[in-house]
Amino acid sequence: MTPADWSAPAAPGPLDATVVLPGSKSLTNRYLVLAALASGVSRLRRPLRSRDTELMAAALRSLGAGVEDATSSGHHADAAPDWIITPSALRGGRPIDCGLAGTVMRFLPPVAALCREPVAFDGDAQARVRPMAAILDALRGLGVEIEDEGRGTLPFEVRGTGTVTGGTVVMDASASSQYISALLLAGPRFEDGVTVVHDGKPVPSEPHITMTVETLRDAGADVDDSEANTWRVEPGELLPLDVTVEPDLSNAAPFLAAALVSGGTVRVPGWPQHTTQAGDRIRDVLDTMGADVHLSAEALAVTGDGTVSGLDVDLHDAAELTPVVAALAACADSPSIIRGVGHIRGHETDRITALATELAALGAEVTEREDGLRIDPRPLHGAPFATYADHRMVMAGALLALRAPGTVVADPGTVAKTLPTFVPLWERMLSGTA
Ligand SMILES: O=C(O)C1=C[C@@H](OP(=O)(O)O)[C@@H](O)[C@H](O)C1
Ligand SMILES: C=C(OP(=O)(O)O)C(=O)O
Repeated sequence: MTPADWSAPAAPGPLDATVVLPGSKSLTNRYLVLAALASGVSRLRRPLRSRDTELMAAALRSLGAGVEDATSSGHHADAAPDWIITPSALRGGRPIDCGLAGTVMRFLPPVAALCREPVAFDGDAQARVRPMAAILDALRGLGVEIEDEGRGTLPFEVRGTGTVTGGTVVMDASASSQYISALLLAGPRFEDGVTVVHDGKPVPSEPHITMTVETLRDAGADVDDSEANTWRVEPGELLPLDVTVEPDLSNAAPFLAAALVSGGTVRVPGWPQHTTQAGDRIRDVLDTMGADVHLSAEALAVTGDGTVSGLDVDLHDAAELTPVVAALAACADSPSIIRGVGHIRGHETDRITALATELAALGAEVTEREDGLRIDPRPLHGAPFATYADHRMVMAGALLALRAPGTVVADPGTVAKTLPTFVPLWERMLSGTA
């Protein structure tokens, strides 16, 4: 155990906790991009402050936008400051650090293409193996010069000329919905707008594309998504935004799941009644796994009795929930199959192999499938739990530790990618002080 490791707590008995979650990563980073491309000053209320969103803000600043802190609109003591975004002429010439953020490495190359100076992109070691070729080729198809020395991954340089003609591009987005979102977000600023046609196996994480379309419409863009696998964004002005960011529902998942494993009730206030967040799917998953799930105007409340039922589930549309659902499945009293998530081998790490390895280390019987996992629960025991620089592996490890006392989660700080306060929120929930 190194000082950075975390002896995650075992279940203390039935929970009774209310956990206030910070804003959605996916919404925050979309709003930031749209605000930087808009025609006036925007305000983001209760944005997520985490590594991925701070990297997005820093990147937009280096492209010329102002992104500044303002008084918080949140009621909670540790609510994040608001962000004020002041667009200005896009300029390049300064490098962009993507960290391990898919949203930064995919959403910003089309924006960099609008700059007159070249923009160099790089990121963490694990970011350099995340798939990028389809988005780079799509931009090339729209006339943008990109130098990647044939890698099809980070690092690369976008050599913009100040304008992008745009038009129609056919791409295979089966490796990530973010390729499509990326082209659509910058599309209003292309001279002819953009039409994106997907040709390939089904696009994963589709709610994220719907989220892109809805946030574009919030900013006044004209988007046609009426035909399957085709999206059209007309050229035009993007209006400034004044928006409150919903809590991050995927980050809420491990806390709600804890109610099922430990028994008791966990509430997440401010759960939206209607949302485009893929994480909303956790309600249905928890219900199938035996929870009592109740959505009111105030909060989502999940109640469990300490038993978990296995399930057979296709998470193609909500792939980022896989680590938490797999951890829950290892705590169940019957087998589970998770299907439709082959592309998460290209997420922060190869999540299918990482989960198979680490769940097995705690005692579960796990079979890796090409598109997911089969999990046969066995009595769990504590062991070191490696996290592979993956925030959601930290969350999965914490959940498993409830049933496997003595589990030591490596590198819990990596959770700062989307939820820097995860460990104190988790410990407060378990100690009965949340
Ligand atoms: O656009 C977004 O904000 C995201 C899209 C999804 O990516 P994939 O389509 O690569 O799964 C999701 O898993 C990721 O966490 C966030
Ligand atoms: C896949 C994820 O992130 P990214 O935005 O880096 O793709 C995730 O958060 O689970």
